[in-house]
Amino acid sequence: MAYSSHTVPPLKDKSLFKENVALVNGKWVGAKSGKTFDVHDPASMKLIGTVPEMDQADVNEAIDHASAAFKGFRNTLARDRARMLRRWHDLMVENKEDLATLITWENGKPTADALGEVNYAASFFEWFSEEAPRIYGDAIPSTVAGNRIVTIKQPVGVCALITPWNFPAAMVTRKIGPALAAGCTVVAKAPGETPFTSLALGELALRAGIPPGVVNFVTALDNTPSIGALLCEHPSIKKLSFTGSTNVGKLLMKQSSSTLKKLSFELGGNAPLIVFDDADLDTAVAGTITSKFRTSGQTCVCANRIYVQSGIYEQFAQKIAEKVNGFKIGSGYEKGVTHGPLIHSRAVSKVEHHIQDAISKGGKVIVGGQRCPGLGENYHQPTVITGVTRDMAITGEETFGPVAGLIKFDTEEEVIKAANDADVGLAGYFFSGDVKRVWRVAEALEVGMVGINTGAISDVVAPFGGVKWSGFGREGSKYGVDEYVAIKTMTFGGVHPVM
Ligand SMILES: NC(=O)c1ccc[n+]([C@@H]2O[C@H](COP(=O)([O-])OP(=O)(O)OC[C@H]3O[C@@H](n4cnc5c(N)ncnc54)[C@H](O)[C@@H]3O)[C@@H](O)[C@H]2O)c1
Ligand SMILES: O=CCCC(=O)O
Repeated sequence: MAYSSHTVPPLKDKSLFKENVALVNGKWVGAKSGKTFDVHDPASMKLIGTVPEMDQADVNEAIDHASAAFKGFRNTLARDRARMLRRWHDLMVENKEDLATLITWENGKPTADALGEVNYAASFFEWFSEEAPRIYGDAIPSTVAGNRIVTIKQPVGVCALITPWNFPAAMVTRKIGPALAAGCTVVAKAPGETPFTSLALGELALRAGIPPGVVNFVTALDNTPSIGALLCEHPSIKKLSFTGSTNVGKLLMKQSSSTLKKLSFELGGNAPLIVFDDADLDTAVAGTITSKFRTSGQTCVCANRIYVQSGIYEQFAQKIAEKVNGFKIGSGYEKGVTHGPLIHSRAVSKVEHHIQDAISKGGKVIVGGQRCPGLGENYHQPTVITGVTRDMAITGEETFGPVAGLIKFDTEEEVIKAANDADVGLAGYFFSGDVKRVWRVAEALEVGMVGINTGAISDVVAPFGGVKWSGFGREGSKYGVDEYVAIKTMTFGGVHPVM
């Protein structure tokens, strides 16, 4: 494996870097307390900058402004909201290099991945700008003589959005796009680890002409739990959309019960990936690498339990090891680097724990297995382990890091049972050349999304979401707007036909 050093390229447009401010009612403001928190570059651990440590008083004000803005915004023409989203999309594309620089700086992912994320993130504004004018109701034949029934879809109101650091741009645009398309206003809590990308998006929102109060970005690190509680319990917040861990999702659901608000949860995964003997081996290897090692294993849809049928197990392990050996680890800004640092030292510790636990139970590391002290404390080698079994932590928990544990299996029945033996069900993948098996397995897996002969399933047009403890609701796609509207039924009585 090769290693590299770290230099942050300058932004072309320096005004996209917003320090010590958050966006409330179209204005850049600090925390009333004057408190701030520091954000560090996970690659170098150097300070990137400081951001307001907002508290409940600050967020209450943002909610009030979003509520006031909703009164007007809900009545805007869908076509006008579409144009705003389109302009915001175009500005993201025009500024994609700077946005990618910010993403790499605060998240650590390589520039090519960061650029891919900007395009993916912008695609949600493009898609929902196209959906906005097509939020139709129904005309429903009544069972009662003289009655006529129609439905309309109305915006739910002010929405709270809480998103994680692993996709600093795409997780929040996937929520703001449909919210604005529907006519809602939002208070978005930026992730504490990666707030600068959100703030840059806020700057572009102003340039796109999004009216004051419609999109508010608030920031906090230590105050996150109390702000989360406020967003859940505030009666003016009519909807909470959260992406993050299952544990925090459960807490937010409990806290939201007092206001019975509409909820969408995109929570943790522990994706099974199955390689059958009848698969095309090179396709399966490429798909496994894509799914397992994207963003150094830090995506909710990353393969976590890799089941390989016994007839091809050794060959598959060898091919995966060869690919992983070809990775280049280092600063996301360096040309040729394929994998950057993890987000923080806690993430590295979890990876280490999973590797040590696997070794102690008989697993064999065939590539990697170590930290990279020469690079910095947040780096860990991409790792492949064979001889992985069901009793290991790497099988039972989401690693959220660059470790591929290979589990041997014999029969389809056995592997389906093992794959479904999880509380969560976000993504699943399998590789097979048998068309009957493809249908059987796709239908049997208890997940919200299945990749068949591919490790890449994310696409703005495809519904994204899980089942079981991976949450509920769907983002992106033609269903994404449903999460931000309420259906109103209007029944007209005494309408008699002309005789
Ligand atoms: N399903 C998806 O689409 C999806 C996408 C990305 C990440 N995830 C999941 O997120 C997890 C990794 O991210 P993480 O460890 O940062 O998750 P996390 O749940 O700790 O944090 C996610 C976000 O929630 C905020 N948060 C934390 N505690 C909170 C509280 N008490 N009240 C309000 N907000 C709070 C954090 O500031 C962060 O912005 C993984 O389990 C992963 O699978 C899921
Ligand atoms: O990490 C979760 C989201 C990843 C994606 O949208 O592909």
